[in-house]
Amino acid sequence: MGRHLTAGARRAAGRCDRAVRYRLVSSPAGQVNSAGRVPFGARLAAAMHAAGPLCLGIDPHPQLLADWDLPDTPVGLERFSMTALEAAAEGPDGIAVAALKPQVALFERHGSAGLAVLERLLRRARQAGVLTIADAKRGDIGSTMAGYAEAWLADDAPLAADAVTLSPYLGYGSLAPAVELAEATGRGVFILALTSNPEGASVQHAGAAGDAVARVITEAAAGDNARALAAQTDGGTRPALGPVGLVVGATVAEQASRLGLDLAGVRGALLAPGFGAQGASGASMRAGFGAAWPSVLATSSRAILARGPQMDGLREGIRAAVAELSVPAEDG
Ligand SMILES: O=C(O)c1cc(=O)[nH]c(=O)n1[C@@H]1O[C@H](COP(=O)(O)O)[C@@H](O)[C@H]1O
Repeated sequence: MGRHLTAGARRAAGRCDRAVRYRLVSSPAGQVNSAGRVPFGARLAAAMHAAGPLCLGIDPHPQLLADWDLPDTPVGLERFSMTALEAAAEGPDGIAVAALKPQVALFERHGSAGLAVLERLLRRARQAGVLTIADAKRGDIGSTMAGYAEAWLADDAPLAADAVTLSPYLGYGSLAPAVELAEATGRGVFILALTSNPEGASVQHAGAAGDAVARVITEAAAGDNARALAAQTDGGTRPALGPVGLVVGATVAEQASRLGLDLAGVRGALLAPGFGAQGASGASMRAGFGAAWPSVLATSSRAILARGPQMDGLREGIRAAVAELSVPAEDG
């Protein structure tokens, strides 16, 4: 951990003018957390600055494997995953996405051999300088939550990623072991707040008037980020994003203000699934997220992966998605 962007990403950062577009002008250089680590928020902000606010989801669905003419086996899974990584990490302009998000269940369904592929994918992404978000959606009582935290966020864990997705159904406070380990190791978490699926509303909108579950989660994340950011030294640049991000579906972002969610006030990244295959567009996301748009990391899986297996098709899918998300700030 604590690594800096690769030469490719630095070149991309020098070339593009996205600093103006996203107002997330932030270099990891000089920023450290209370444990002396470069914090995840600073690393993600730098990656979004360099490549644009796109996360490529690696979702090896059986149908996609078949469409790529690959077997639904660990061998097919490995080929699929490494091809997606190559498209994201080694574009003509260097690293082409801000992060990769492998969907853990689609590796787990292949058992231990699938998890071994995931380990290799996470390790190779780290070597290539690409941030990873393990989409595991974990959540448990505190004592065993520590086990999940160590599985995904400890330095020496075989499945260590830069961040992991978490489910707060057992209560926001039950996730504390993961929040604390993420902060200590310069990693991050993304906690489900408003999910992109229609069924999410029955839980996330529930609560006393003006006190929806999603609002409770959002305010708790804002509190953790305020504390973490206050403990960071910023090396002369303003710390941008704390270690606690939220998952806010691209398809439901406009519901946030109706529920009283202050997404911009979270001071954490907003992972927004639903861009592409679930129907959200760059324009609908900009409108839905409003003032919180500079913190949004849009994630897309099937819409881009369907362009494979040819490298040109995948890279063109990534390029088009980044272009759709990249408009001047005055239009955003
Ligand atoms: O946490 C997630 O990543 C997630 C949360 C959510 O609210 N909605 C959602 O679709 N996701 C994930 O985001 C990805 C969306 O994939 P596509 O619809 O193919 O782009 C899948 O891996 C989902 O599991």
